[in-house]
Amino acid sequence: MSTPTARGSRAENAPAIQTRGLTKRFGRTTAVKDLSLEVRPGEVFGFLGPNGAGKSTKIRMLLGFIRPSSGTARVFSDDARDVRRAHRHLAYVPADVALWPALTGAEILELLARVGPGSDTTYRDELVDRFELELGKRGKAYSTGNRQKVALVAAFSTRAPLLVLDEPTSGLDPLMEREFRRCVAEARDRGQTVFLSSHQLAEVEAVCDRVAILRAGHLAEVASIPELRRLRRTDVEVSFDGVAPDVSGLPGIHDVELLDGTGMRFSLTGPPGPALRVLAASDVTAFQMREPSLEEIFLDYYGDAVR
Ligand SMILES: Nc1ncnc2c1ncn2[C@@H]1O[C@H](COP(=O)(O)OP(=O)(O)OP(=O)(O)O)[C@@H](O)[C@H]1O
Repeated sequence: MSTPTARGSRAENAPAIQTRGLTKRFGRTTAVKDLSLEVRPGEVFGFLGPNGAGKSTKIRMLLGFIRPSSGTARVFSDDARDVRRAHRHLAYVPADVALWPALTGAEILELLARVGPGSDTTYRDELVDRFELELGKRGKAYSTGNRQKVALVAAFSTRAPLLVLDEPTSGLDPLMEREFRRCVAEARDRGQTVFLSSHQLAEVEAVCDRVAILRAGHLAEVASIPELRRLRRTDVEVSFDGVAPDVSGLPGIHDVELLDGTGMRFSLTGPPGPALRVLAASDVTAFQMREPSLEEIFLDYYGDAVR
């Protein structure tokens, strides 16, 4: 089977995903509110939010499972409601993978390869080995993690330009999660776009180019991970001889804490210049800056409720 790369294959170079004013109401609940978002072709895009933020509802609209109350969702410029056209561009791994109970893993992979936009069977065989998938078992006999592996192998071996992955590693052990990250990197190298909804923040941090953070149905932020870090605080720890540098009151400096007379700690938002000038004028013996992890950034947005 031929294996065209996804890069450049969409003539018009349209956004892989584009939503404009996308809204979904369920009775009195507005699950997604006025969501406008663009995912560029070839990027790995993380979609984050606490339980009930509206992630699944957005994905269900994108896949044409439910219709928006208002607004539009497009997949490579095809309206998501036109399922026949939109699904030519995508492969999907749901959070809760259901397989045909009487078919074996091998039969399921064959079936899935035939419904998508073409599958690289050599790569698929390699992934079966890498994910240590037993293909002789029937669908009903697979564990949750193994069902997820079947769906992931099928999705990663398609040549669909867009992979929509909803919580794809919740059932995988750490070794398999590492394989998953490799697969995402390989998909990006082939020019495929990956839309990854996940609660595994370390995973999103490791693989995504940009992330959207969803709060109560609307977008709280869309940024690259370095941009998110810059928006947030950086923790600084300094050791010094003599008089403590006086950084309190400088713009962007918070939570100054003196430690045992020769050290201090503070957090910094925005440009570090003013603090560095004060430190440069003191006898600093050690200096350490620590950027927040995506988990800390996420907790800053939502508080401990998401732990
Ligand atoms: N079919 C439905 N009928 C009524 N309310 C719904 C329906 N589907 C979702 N909701 C509500 O819409 C909101 C968003 O739900 P959604 O499942 O999209 O969140 P989520 O971000 O995917 O959460 P999780 O991380 O828990 O999967 C919630 O308040 C949910 O109760």
